[in-house]
Amino acid sequence: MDVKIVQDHAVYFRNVSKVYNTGTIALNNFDFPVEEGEFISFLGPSGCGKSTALRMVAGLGSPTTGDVTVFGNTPEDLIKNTNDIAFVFQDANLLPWRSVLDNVLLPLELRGGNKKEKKEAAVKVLEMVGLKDHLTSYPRQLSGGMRMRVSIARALAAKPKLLLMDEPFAALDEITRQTLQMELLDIWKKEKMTVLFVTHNVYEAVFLSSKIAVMSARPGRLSSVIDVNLPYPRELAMRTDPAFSKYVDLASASLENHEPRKETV
Ligand SMILES: Nc1ncnc2c1ncn2[C@@H]1O[C@H](COP(=O)(O)OP(=O)(O)OP(=O)(O)O)[C@@H](O)[C@H]1O
Repeated sequence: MDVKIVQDHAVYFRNVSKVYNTGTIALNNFDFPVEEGEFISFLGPSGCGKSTALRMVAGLGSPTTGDVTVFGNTPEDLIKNTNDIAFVFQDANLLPWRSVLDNVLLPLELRGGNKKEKKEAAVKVLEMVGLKDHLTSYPRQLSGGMRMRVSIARALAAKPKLLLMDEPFAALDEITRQTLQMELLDIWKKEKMTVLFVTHNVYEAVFLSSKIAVMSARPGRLSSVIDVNLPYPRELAMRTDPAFSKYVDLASASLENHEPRKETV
């Protein structure tokens, strides 16, 4: 099957509702377009359907009503036929018996093609995440932050156009988290990807995102959309800037607010 870019939206949630067979309404009328090149955070309390929404974009579960498209195609078609979508989870999910390089090569091996080129691509992304001196290390020899870097490198190796990240830094200490946030923004800009990023953390959402989709729980729906008009590249010092604090206040207030609206500062 030919997969074509048939519209400019990277992702489109159209009136999506998801009811699990337990009767839980995880998402209710979730309507949200994502333009190409954006860095979007899904911010909301536990259980508001953030992961459910993200998983649908990866073709892991489908809406009960409504639909989700990725570059105008169904997620299933893109996953089956292209390397356009990559997923990073909270847990690095590395294979313990494979070296760092072999873990990153794994998704490339599943696609066939030229071995030498694949190895070059894997080494290149490992360099990008600062692990070129650890190609032959095994996951047990790495810190939590390094394992997450491998996981990100593995996702980037096939040059995805859309990177899905489900609380990737939640288990890391604050310093490592901040370093990886900076590195992620660098990679996002360099590779011109679209990123959908799930987080509970208001500071993380404001620091990273061009736009924040604030969600409310029971049933999960879009509460507000915040355009974060802070310039890139974003430096750590920006966190003490009054403009940054304003967005943090706005996002925190939106978490309490259940009326759908468009927010500006
Ligand atoms: N496979 C499933 N079967 C039944 N219910 C589910 C399933 N997956 C999620 N749920 C329920 O759907 C709701 C939304 O879950 P989801 O994991 O999408 O929320 P979340 O916002 O990502 O939460 P968290 O921040 O805690 O990870 C929750 O009430 C959850 O218990």
